[in-house]
Amino acid sequence: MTSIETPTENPTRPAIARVQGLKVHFASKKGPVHAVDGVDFDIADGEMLGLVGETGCGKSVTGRAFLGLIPQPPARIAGGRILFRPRRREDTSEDTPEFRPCPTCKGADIVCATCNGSGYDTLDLLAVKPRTMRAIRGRRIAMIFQDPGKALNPILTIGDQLAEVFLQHASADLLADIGGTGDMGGLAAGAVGRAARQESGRLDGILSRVPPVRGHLRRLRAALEDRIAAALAETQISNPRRVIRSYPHELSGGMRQRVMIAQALACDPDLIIADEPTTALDVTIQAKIMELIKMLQEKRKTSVLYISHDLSLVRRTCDRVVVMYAGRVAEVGGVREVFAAPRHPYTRGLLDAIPRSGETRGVLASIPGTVPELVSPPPGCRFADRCVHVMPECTRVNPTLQPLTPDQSVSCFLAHPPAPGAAHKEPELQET
Ligand SMILES: Nc1ncnc2c1ncn2[C@@H]1O[C@H](COP(=O)(O)OP(=O)(O)OP(=O)(O)O)[C@@H](O)[C@H]1O
Repeated sequence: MTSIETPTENPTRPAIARVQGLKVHFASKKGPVHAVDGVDFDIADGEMLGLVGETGCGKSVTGRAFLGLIPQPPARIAGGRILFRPRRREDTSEDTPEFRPCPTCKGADIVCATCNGSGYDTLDLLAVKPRTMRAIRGRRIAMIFQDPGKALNPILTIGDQLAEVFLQHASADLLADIGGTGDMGGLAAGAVGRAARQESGRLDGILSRVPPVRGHLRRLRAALEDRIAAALAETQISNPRRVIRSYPHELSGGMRQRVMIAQALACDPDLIIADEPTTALDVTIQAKIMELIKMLQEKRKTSVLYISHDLSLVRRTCDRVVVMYAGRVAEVGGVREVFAAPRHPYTRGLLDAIPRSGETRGVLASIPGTVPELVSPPPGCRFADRCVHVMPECTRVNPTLQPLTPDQSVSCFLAHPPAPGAAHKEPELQET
């Protein structure tokens, strides 16, 4: 992935994921809704990338596309790729054979320029088989949802829910914890992972399907509880052993979100998609949860795609930011650069809308006008009818994302005047 130069990449770090020309359309009575319409950006290895924009501009749909969580129908992936390269791991027993080795170094070279030493070939998350996606979800890419109340299963204890993740994706580590080798090691680990994926239920049910581990149930249960308690303790939950036996409704919103974070981090994923992870929480808790995510992200060097309305939190926590408008990328760049000198009028409008002195919150306020109808989006720049700098060509020609500096790219003719005589260059939209 490093060999492809794009205007959206982090100039200082290799990409772990690359969204290329992503288009997601939703069927509606009026016609296809072009919710995401040619989105490009990179997520660098170990960075926290903010994804911001007004409501309905396609942030969540973009984030969910990474994990195949878009309902098809009504949605249709109308184009594009999401390239992802898993990181190198010592223990690959739970990976699928479809994680192919790097074509250049065959997985052997930790300084290989093709794979950046990851040892793996690149996968297109939009094209992988369901089995591969199951191996990726939770283990390689995890998601933290907006509302932990909805994302956690109300009839399972917190311990059972976290157990499922460890059993599905880290059974080899668990068996190693109790000294498992031979059949108790690799073979059983695979069987436990498979049983956990099929049963998606309680520990006893899962383990009773795996003969080699039946006799070790008590030790395995203890090892599992130790791992779960450690994962909860890492999110600064007090009294993790008590929380293990609790049901979601017995916990506060902030504690439930900490549980979700523990669940997301359980298998040390390469990438976390955090979709408005603090929106459902009290303002006082929001900053603490973001500080926790940031602290854990830095400690583990995990990449995070942080989807948010809250520009203040993005400024405080992210390395770079992608600004989306009406299904497209308006601007991408280092947080410092974009916040100090926004180059797209939409980004400027968002930043101007942040409350100033004396107010600490930065939730998006209003820009005059509304986001255009995405059933039949206007040709040219989608922000044109709200833009105070609009020029005739803006309503005819779609400005593509172009680099301004190594740290900042923008899709606006103010920054990149169109070539003289540029024709109507709306990129082809495939009908749904
Ligand atoms: N299940 C669905 N069925 C039909 N249309 C949908 C569906 N989910 C999303 N959309 C469409 O996709 C557009 C983008 O939605 P998305 O949730 O990605 O926006 P967003 O930027 O994340 O907004 P918010 O910040 O409010 O979460 C919406 O305006 C909506 O038209």
